[in-house]
Amino acid sequence: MRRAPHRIAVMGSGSWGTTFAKVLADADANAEVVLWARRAEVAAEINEQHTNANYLGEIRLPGNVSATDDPVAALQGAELVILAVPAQSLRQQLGEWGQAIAADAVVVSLMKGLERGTDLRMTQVVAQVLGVSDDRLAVVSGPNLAKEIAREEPTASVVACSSQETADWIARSCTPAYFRPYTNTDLVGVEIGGIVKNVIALAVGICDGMGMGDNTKATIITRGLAETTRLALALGGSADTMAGLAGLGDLVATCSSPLSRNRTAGRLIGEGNTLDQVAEKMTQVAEGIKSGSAVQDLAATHGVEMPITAAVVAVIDGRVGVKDMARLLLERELKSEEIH
Ligand SMILES: NC(=O)C1=CN([C@@H]2O[C@H](COP(=O)(O)OP(=O)(O)OC[C@H]3O[C@@H](n4cnc5c(N)ncnc54)[C@H](O)[C@@H]3O)[C@@H](O)[C@H]2O)C=CC1
Ligand SMILES: O=C(CO)COP(=O)(O)O
Repeated sequence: MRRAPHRIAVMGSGSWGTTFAKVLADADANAEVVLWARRAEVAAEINEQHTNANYLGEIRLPGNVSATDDPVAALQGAELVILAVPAQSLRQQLGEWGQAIAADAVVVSLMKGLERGTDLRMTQVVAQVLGVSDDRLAVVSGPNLAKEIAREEPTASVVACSSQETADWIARSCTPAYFRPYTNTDLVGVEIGGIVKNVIALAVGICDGMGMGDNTKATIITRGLAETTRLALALGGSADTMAGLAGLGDLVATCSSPLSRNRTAGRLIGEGNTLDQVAEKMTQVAEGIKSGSAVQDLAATHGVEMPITAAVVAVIDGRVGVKDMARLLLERELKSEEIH
């Protein structure tokens, strides 16, 4: 059995990158977990106070987590590289870091976004820019609201890689007492589940902001899962994955939690804020806002119908007001409930 990684780089010190560094460090006290922070003051705070207060409040990070604002230093000797920056910035970041990532490192994406302009998933961007082979490329995704995990509230997740051996190796490295990763070889399904749930959470948030009740939101969640599953199947993913933690699990967590940035952004839109006002009020990334149109493009390329996604994108683009969103969805021709 392959030994546990000694040195792990986590690229991105926002809420999820920092929390996942804690997960890795709590899982193995011998692992050296190095966080890369964009801002020197964040790295200094992590090293000196063992906190990242802007993102995680008073949560204390374990002693085997350190930080640097130098990406080359963070990546030095890392056998496992975890990527946790906003999706639309990944390509540029990889361009800057690429040479420093070891040729045999395993690369894991924590990101839940689709690249605008190319409609590529994050693992596809990594493969394209770095030439990482499929057996060294993975995703961690599931119902994983960072703040709850940082508080060590129990949750499960999915480690997806086309290589079962690599998925097992990663899963063993991120198993502290409060976090249980399952493995899955359906990388596409797991990644798509994480991407599309953000767009559906925007729709649920819009309903919330407009004061709608639980029937409406349950309808959006259920039919949201149906359209997510249609897209995943068209891309070669499996229906089982969509019924699991990275599909239904994450969708339910994100659509029901006030901690979700995507649901919050949707609520603000539903309350009548413009996109600029939403951007002003949000300090963290809500991936669905930018990924929505890429999801719609990808669906169109594959002939997949995604009416909720289309309605959310129409609202974001300013083509439809929130008050007309329901009509747009309800006036469609009646059809069978079947996914296909
Ligand atoms: N926060 C959560 O609960 C979870 C987040 N995710 C995903 O993880 C990814 C990262 O999210 P968070 O850490 O929550 O975001 P965040 O907004 O908390 O932090 C983003 C981090 O990236 C840095 N950053 C911002 N713009 C950048 C740029 N242009 N280039 C490089 N770095 C930049 C920020 O300084 C910050 O350190 C997203 O794709 C998100 O969907 C996945 C699961 C859970
Ligand atoms: O992905 C998440 C939970 O699994 C976090 O969702 P938000 O990005 O909407 O906060």
